[in-house]
Amino acid sequence: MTITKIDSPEIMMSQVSMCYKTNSTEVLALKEVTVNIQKGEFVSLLGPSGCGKTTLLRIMADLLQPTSGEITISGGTAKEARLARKYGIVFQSPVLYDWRKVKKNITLPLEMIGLQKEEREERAERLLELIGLSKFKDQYPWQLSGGMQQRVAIARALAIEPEILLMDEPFSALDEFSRERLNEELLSIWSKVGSTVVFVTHSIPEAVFLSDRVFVLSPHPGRLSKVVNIPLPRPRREEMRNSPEFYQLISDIRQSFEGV
Ligand SMILES: Nc1ncnc2c1ncn2[C@@H]1O[C@H](COP(=O)(O)OP(=O)(O)OP(=O)(O)O)[C@@H](O)[C@H]1O
Repeated sequence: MTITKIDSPEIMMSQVSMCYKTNSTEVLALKEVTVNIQKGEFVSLLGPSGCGKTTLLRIMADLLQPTSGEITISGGTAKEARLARKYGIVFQSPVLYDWRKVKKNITLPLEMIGLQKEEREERAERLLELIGLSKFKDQYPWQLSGGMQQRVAIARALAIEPEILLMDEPFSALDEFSRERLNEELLSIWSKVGSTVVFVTHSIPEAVFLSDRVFVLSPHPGRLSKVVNIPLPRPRREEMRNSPEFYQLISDIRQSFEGV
């Protein structure tokens, strides 16, 4: 008898709903969203403004409790995953400490977990190399461009070697050139660290270029309307953006928004 081992997904969300309540209003931000994400997968949450992407990401990160539904991370609760430091989180604008030099920003979470200085330095140097900013390690964040700051924020999120990297529109404030270059850099980093990545965006080309699967959300209330597989080969290079397959996937996804 052959036994086929099927790994259970690293992130499982079942029938998750989120209703924000204030004194006078209720906003149903997510309605019965079910997603399964495999270990090492790169997925994007794609949808128009207000469809609940950030809400979903924050629930995954245990920064927000859903009104109903279940969430399991590596077989345990999201809280257990957070306490076990399984998450690295990158926000829309890089949250860096202006009074600490670049390298010191990256070593900060390592100080917090009590890692020895030698190990901290070694990891930071490795990450600086990975993000191509070794030469800037003794600069302050405010001396860097927006794109460089976001690379530092990514390195800092990766410093604790997270199993899961959650990224909330990390490149949306950047110009098109920097954004496309950072897309490629992010894939190169991901291929080396192997974390599971959940990436929030409202750019269809960005989601297609980066992902193994794109989770399309529709608004009011936020629902998972479609899951699109992206069978483009890896490694993905800039030239791929001009391929007919790339355009076809963009067009397929765009059609799923029509009438929303
Ligand atoms: N703290 C809150 N209190 C009340 N309503 C909220 C709160 N946070 C989000 N919402 C509402 O929930 C819905 C989903 O918001 P969310 O920020 O998750 O969407 P999003 O898809 O990430 O949007 P964007 O792309 O603009 O960042 C929106 O209607 C928003 O107004």
